[in-house]
Amino acid sequence: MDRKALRSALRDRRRALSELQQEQAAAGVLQQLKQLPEFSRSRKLAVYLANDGEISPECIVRHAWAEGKSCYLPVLNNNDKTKMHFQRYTPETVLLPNRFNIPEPVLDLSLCIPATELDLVLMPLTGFDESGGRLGMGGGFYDRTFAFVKTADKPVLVGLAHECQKVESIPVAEWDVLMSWVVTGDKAYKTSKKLPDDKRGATRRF
Ligand SMILES: Nc1nc2c(c(=O)[nH]1)N(C=O)[C@@H](CNc1ccc(C(=O)N[C@@H](CCC(=O)O)C(=O)O)cc1)CN2
Ligand SMILES: Nc1ncnc2c1ncn2[C@@H]1O[C@H](COP(=O)(O)OP(=O)(O)OP(=O)(O)O)[C@@H](O)[C@H]1O
Repeated sequence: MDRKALRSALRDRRRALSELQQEQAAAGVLQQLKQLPEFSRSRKLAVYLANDGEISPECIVRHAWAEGKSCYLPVLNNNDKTKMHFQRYTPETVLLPNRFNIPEPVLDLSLCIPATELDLVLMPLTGFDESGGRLGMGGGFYDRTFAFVKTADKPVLVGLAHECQKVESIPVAEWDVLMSWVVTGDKAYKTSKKLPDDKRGATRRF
């Protein structure tokens, strides 16, 4: 299956979850995340506001605030439409829908930090595999914004997902940034962050 067909099938799966399944998964993901030293150590955390059946980081945000961590939300960059800003998120933050109808903070550059200063990034996804392969919404925003992570030791990239979003293998594109962890309501997957040899070089067409 190509990326587009896979994305569409996985989005349908995500949207089919009941409210109760969503709540249980969101609570489980916080329990799993609390076990990760990378999360406990993090002071500056990128989060997102759930959309289209994505697992919600809301309880993680409340926990992080209570622990004195700083949370940041993605804001689409209107000058460089391929990248995102990360702006401080507090209970007072004023949110407005962006062009995809996802609420985001009204841009205030004085509240934004460079992506290189984040300790940990919670990434939404439509699909994942145990090697750290990620399929997003198709905008390439996370891939472009965090392309530098391939040669940096920070931030740690952690995908949040429903168990039903796991697939055997995501067709990896050359620009894909691999995640170090994928956390679901049931389990934290430490990914191998390495492409199997048979996938190398076979990626350009996606
Ligand atoms: N919660 C959340 N926030 C996020 C992302 C995300 O995936 N999830 N993004 C991660 O990149 C960025 C937004 N990227 C997105 C890319 C495409 C669509 C989307 O719904 N596309 C529609 C077409 C909409 C249109 O063209 O107007 C679609 O595919 O049906 C949504 C968000 C920033 N914020
Ligand atoms: N680092 C990059 N440099 C150049 N182009 C890129 C880069 N990353 C992604 N792209 C472009 O973005 C498009 C969408 O990429 P892809 O399908 O991997 O998005 P995604 O990972 O599903 O979305 P997102 O990261 O927003 O959640 C690709 O067609 C590709 O052309």
